[in-house]
Amino acid sequence: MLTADSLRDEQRLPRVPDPGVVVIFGASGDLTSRKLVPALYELASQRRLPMEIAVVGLSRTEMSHEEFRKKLRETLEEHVSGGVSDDVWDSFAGGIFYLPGDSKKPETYEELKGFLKKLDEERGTQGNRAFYLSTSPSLVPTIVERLGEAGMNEGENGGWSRLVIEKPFGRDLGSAKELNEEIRRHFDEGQIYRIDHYLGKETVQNILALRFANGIFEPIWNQHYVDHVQITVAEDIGVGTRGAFYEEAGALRDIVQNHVMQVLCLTAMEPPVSFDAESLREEKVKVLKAVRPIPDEEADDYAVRGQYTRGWVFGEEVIGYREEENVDPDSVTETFVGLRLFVDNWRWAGVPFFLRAGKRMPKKATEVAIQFHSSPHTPFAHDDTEGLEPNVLVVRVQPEEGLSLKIGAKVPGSGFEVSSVNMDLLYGTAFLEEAPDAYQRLLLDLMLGDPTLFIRADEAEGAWRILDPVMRHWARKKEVSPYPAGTWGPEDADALLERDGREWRRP
Ligand SMILES: NC(=O)C1=CN([C@@H]2O[C@H](COP(=O)(O)OP(=O)(O)OC[C@H]3O[C@@H](n4cnc5c(N)ncnc54)[C@H](OP(=O)(O)O)[C@@H]3O)[C@@H](O)[C@H]2O)C=CC1
Ligand SMILES: O=C1O[C@H](COP(=O)(O)O)[C@@H](O)[C@H](O)[C@H]1O
Repeated sequence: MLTADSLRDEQRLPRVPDPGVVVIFGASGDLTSRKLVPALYELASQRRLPMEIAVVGLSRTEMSHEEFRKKLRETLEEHVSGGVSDDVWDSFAGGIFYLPGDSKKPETYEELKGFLKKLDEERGTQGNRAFYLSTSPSLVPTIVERLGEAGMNEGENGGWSRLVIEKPFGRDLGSAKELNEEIRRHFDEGQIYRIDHYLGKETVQNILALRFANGIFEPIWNQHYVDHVQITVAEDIGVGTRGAFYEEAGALRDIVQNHVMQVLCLTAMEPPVSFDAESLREEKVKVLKAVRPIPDEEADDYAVRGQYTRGWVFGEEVIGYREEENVDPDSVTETFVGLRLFVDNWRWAGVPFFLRAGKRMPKKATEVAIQFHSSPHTPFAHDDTEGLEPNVLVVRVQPEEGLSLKIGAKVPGSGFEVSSVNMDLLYGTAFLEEAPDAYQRLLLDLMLGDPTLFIRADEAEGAWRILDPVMRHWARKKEVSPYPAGTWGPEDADALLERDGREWRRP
């Protein structure tokens, strides 16, 4: 008989998914070798995958199964944390296959279908298929349509069929809606997994744990106690070899529409009734709906667009964005975005949310900082409180993952000088287990059929709805504010906060 305790024990057991095949469209590409295959390898090495699992890569480049395995093996070492074990690799690689083919052509799907049936017989993959679309966004509608036409929108012999769509999901609200409609012609919403790897990060999930596993934060998580919120996604790297992609995307589409908006949702949402996919996603959508619309003509009061110029990062001189490979020398594409948003609901009325994301900043730092109101009265002498700042709770998403609370404390000595100090918690030392990479978590959830940490159609559309007026305004204005690489963004970004009497934190 199952008792409450045995049920709990059962839930604590590692979750192992059904047998099945992961088909990767875009198998010769960067994401496959840098993220997807290393994550699957790590899962295999932790025995999180069943024996009857197969990975089928598909792209146009001619390669045999063996050449594909060799290519993946050559770069694997760089992308897994604890080194590669030959035994684990040999066993994992035995389930990796490659099919050369053009994903625009119907015959590719006939061949794929036949190959997957053969795998069901030979490797026991039981008709379950996950199609991971790691290709350029422009190919997504065609691949989805071809999968539907070939009947692969259903698993074989009662198995399941799931579809993973990478970001960016559309280019604006209109195209995201169209894309959702096109996909839904062939797949039900329950089969669609729109991926945002930030949701797979342990520390992003920890925003939820912090808020809803502790009784002390929720009562002060509102306009009565919070002065403002700052969300920062800063990277020290430039666009590197991704100039062509970045020229099309820019920081708003590449990072803000997805990662930054998701972090905003988790920070601002109401407590969900449970952690099932629909309850969680429902609350996130409510936040997006509550964000005050930005009028096109007032967009400069809410949004700043910056682009890095030549400068210095970690003591090294680096080129400006316009000098990068495959970038127009007159480009006005943004590599920095600053936003000032308001979540117009009972909890957050009047609290500004300042969001920024940028490349070539002085360091890599992703964090959420909740700044509280100053204490209403300090009964100390004015001179004794010069080092006192408001309380700030910082969730450090990366690096040095953890929490930090800035509090006022007495400076040791015979007087009563008070100053601000930080109380720090480092997850790395608090828990001995290493956090899994985001893609590991998300690929496992995909195979388990758990969409909680994936984006629902209305979330993707809700995020675009907020940003569309800004994009329209920028498209008309055709200007971008420069900032030297290695600084925290253009001067207008400071002005965005100064007009509200606030200033950016230095992470
Ligand atoms: N790279 C990254 O860090 C991240 C990427 N993403 C997203 O992931 C997706 C993939 O990115 P990434 O790997 O960098 O892209 P790449 O340009 O490196 O890879 C694209 C892949 O698509 C294949 N391809 C192109 N046209 C066809 C076709 N007609 N038929 C079959 N295959 C085709 C290419 O192979 P071939 O030429 O051999 O056909 C290649 O394997 C994109 O949507 C991107 O936005 C998201 C987050 C991070
Ligand atoms: O999706 C993307 O994210 C990375 C940053 O991811 P992180 O996990 O290193 O924070 C960014 O560099 C890239 O431009 C973007 O496409």
